[in-house]
Amino acid sequence: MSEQEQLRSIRERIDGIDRELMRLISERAGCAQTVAQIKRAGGSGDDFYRPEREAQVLRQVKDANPGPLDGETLARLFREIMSACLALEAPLKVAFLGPEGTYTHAAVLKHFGQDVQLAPMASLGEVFRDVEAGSCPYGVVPIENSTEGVVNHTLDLFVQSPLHVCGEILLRIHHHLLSRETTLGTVRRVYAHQQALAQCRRWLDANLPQAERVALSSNAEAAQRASQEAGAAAIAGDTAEALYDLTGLKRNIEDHPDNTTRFLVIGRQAVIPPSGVDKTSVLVSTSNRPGALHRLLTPLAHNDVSMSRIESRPSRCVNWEYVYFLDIEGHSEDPKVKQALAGLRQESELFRILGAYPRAVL
Ligand SMILES: C=C(O[C@@H]1C=C(C(=O)O)C=C[C@H]1O)C(=O)O
Repeated sequence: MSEQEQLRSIRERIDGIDRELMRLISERAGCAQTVAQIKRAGGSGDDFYRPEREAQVLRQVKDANPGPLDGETLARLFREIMSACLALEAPLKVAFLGPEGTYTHAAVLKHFGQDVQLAPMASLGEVFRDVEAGSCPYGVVPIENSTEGVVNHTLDLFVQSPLHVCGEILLRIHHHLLSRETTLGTVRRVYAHQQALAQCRRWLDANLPQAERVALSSNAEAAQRASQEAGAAAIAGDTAEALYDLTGLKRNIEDHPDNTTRFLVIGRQAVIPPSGVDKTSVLVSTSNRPGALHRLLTPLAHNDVSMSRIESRPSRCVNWEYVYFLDIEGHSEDPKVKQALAGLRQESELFRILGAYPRAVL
C-alpha cells in the first residue's frame, strides 16, 4: 500500500471512531438530562453540581486509562465532557478574583471546565459576599502558594464568613515576561502582582536588575498596562498572554520550577458527601495557656488521623490569641476522623468545620 492509501485507510477508521464517540457523548449528555429531571423532582433546587461525583468520575478515568494518552490528559478531556453535560442540566456560575486573565481564572477553568459561567470580582471580599448573597452558588479563592506561603486575606475572610469549603484546586503556576518590546534590553519597568514579583525575584535580579518593579492588584491588570505602555513588561500567565495579545519575551521565569498555587472552592453547602479520597478543613481556637496547642492536636494523633497543614492567624478579638486552620486527611464522616474531631471540639474554644471535600484530582 502507498503512503497515501495507508493514510486514507487509517483516517477512515478515525472517522468511524469519531462518529461512535459522538454517539456515545450524546448518549451521555442525554443521561445527564435525565439526572437533572430526577434531581428536580427530588427538590434539589437549581444546584446540580456534585463535586464528589465529578471527583469519582475523574479518578475512575485516571485509574482505568489504557494509554497511550497519559491519565492526566484523558481526565482533562472528560473534565470538559462533564462540564458540557452539567451546563445542559443547569448553567453553573462561579465567582472568582478577577479580572479575566488571572491565575484564579485559570484555576476556575481547570476545575469546572470551559462551560462554566464566569463572574469575575474586584476583590477577595467581593467573592465571599457574592457567594454569601447567593448571586453565585460557588466561588474560587487562592489560599496558598508553594513558594510564597499562605494568602492571609483569604484565611481572615473565612473567620468572618459562614461559607464552607467545597473543593480544592492545584494549579502549576508558570510566569512569563510579557511585553510589546522585543528584547529584554528595552524593558524599563515590570508590572505584576506582588506574589508574582516575589516568585520571580531571583530571575529579575539576574536578568532585569535595572528595571523598576511595580506591584499591581492582579497579573491581568499588569498585562493590560504592559499592552499599552512602551518599555513596560508584565509577569503573567498563559491566560493573560492570549487575552492581551502580548508576546512572551521569556517563558517560565518562576524561581521554583514546581511553583504551585492551591485554590479553594467556596459555597454554602456545609458538607460534601464522601468521594472516597477527601480532606476536612477546620477552624479552631484555644486559650493562650501552656500546652494548649499540644492538647488541641492530641485527639488527631490518638485516632491516627494525619494533619496536612496548620496555619495560625491573630484572632482579631484579643491580642496574642490565635485561630488555627487545620487541614486533615479524610472526610469528617469517616469514623476515625469523626472521633478525632469530637476530641478536638472538646479541647477548643471556637470550633468550626469549614468543609469536607474531595482532594484535587487534576
Ligand atoms: C450527571 C450528574 O450531574 C453533574 C454532571 C456530572 C457528569 O457529567 O458526570 C457529574 C456530577 C454533576 O456535577 C450527576 O450528578 O451524576
